[in-house]
Amino acid sequence: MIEVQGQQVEELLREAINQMGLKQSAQLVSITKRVEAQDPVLFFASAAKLNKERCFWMSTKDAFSVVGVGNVFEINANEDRFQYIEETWKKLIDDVWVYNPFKAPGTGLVTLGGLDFDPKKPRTDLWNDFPRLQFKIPEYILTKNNSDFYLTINIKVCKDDHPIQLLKAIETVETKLFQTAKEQLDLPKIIHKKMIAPEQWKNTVQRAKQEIQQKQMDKIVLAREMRLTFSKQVDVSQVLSDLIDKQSNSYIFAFEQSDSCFVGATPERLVRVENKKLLSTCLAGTAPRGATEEEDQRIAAMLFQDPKNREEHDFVVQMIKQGINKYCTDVQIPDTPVVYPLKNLQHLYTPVTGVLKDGYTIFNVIKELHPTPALGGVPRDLSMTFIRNNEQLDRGWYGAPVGWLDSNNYGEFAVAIRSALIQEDEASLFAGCGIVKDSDPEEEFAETEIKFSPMLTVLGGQP
Ligand SMILES: C=C(O[C@@H]1C=C(C(=O)O)C=C[C@H]1O)C(=O)O
Ligand SMILES: [Mg+2]
Repeated sequence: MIEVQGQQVEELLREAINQMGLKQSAQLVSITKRVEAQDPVLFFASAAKLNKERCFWMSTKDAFSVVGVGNVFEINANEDRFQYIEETWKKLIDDVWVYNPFKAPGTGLVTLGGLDFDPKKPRTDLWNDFPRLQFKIPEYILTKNNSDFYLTINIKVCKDDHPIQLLKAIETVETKLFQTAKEQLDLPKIIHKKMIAPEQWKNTVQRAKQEIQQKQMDKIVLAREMRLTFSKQVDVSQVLSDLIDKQSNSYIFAFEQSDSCFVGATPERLVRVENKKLLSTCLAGTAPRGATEEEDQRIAAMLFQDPKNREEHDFVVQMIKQGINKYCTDVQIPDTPVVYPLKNLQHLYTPVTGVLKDGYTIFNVIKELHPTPALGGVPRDLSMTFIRNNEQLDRGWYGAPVGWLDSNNYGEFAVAIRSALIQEDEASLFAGCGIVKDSDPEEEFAETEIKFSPMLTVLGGQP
């Protein structure tokens, strides 16, 4: 096992500074070392004391987490967002001084972030704290990969910096981050719960359905908002801990910006890249879980055979198939979906695999796929225009890709659904569903009700 001790970090810093020569501007240095096992949520919670913004990513299925603390570099963009981030990221990789002998996924130079669902939709005040696209390179990153734990330190150094002093400052922060005492916090109490314009939403569903029946479009995804007020400030660490306990088969994420935090537990992978290997997921079509195993299986069988849900799902499969084929060889997509059970509901699910063609990156695939008909519609442009003009909601980062990537060609992005924007003692929860020709506004409304429950439960709204 390669160990990196304090003394070695000092040596590495010295080496990096020496290599700067006469360079006047600061040099970004990234050092990764193995560390003792540490609970990612505890690491996230400890970081609150440092007054640094945090981000959190966990794939519960893979026993994989990345927790970021602080911000040593950030990429913000409005126009040409995918091209800009790709170019900036490439340049950064070339400029940074990296020591990472492990090259494990999510170690070394890693960036985490997200973006607006629709860059053309006018913003309201709700998402004021969030840029339309933001990717951060945290100062400290804890990576958990099964039973291996790594800490990456990203630091800007100047030619006059002293390695011993830099190391001291790093060690002070590390001591705070690796605390062990876990505080059990109470769930917040909801003192006010408001559905935003439910009747108006059902009317919009009706209008969407008419457009679809008049053959203007095939599918339009419509979302709505629930607004909560709590008796006290919500503790995001506790929310994450409860989501991990309750939502298996999900990506648990949190992105903190000033006094806001966008948190969720989404089952929907958009794309994952491991070197050249690519995975994507088609997830659409929904039913509740049954109270007994028998009822559950009956509902699953109905979902599997239901033409309306199969149609909703198939639009996603067709579009992802077409998109992935442009950038991958060896694309494999099963002909029929499977039923994918989650705690509160079940979905139709089709996995997609392929091999990235030379010259393409995860950014090409994200740009191609977002928004899939699981969150936008078919055809894309018309459905996006309909959503932009009719939905009474500022989606912000809801429904858009959130995730991470590293300089070793690993990365994963999920679609930010089953999520909430928490702002101190308030929160907005988001839920949407795919409208097709056979949709019924009341049934779709009921479907969104269940989709609120993963977040509502951990915010004290349901048993
Ligand atoms: C839009 C959401 O979920 C999407 C819509 C689904 C549907 O309508 O059946 C299922 C999964 C997701 O693709 C959401 O949860 O907010
Ligand atoms: Mg649906």
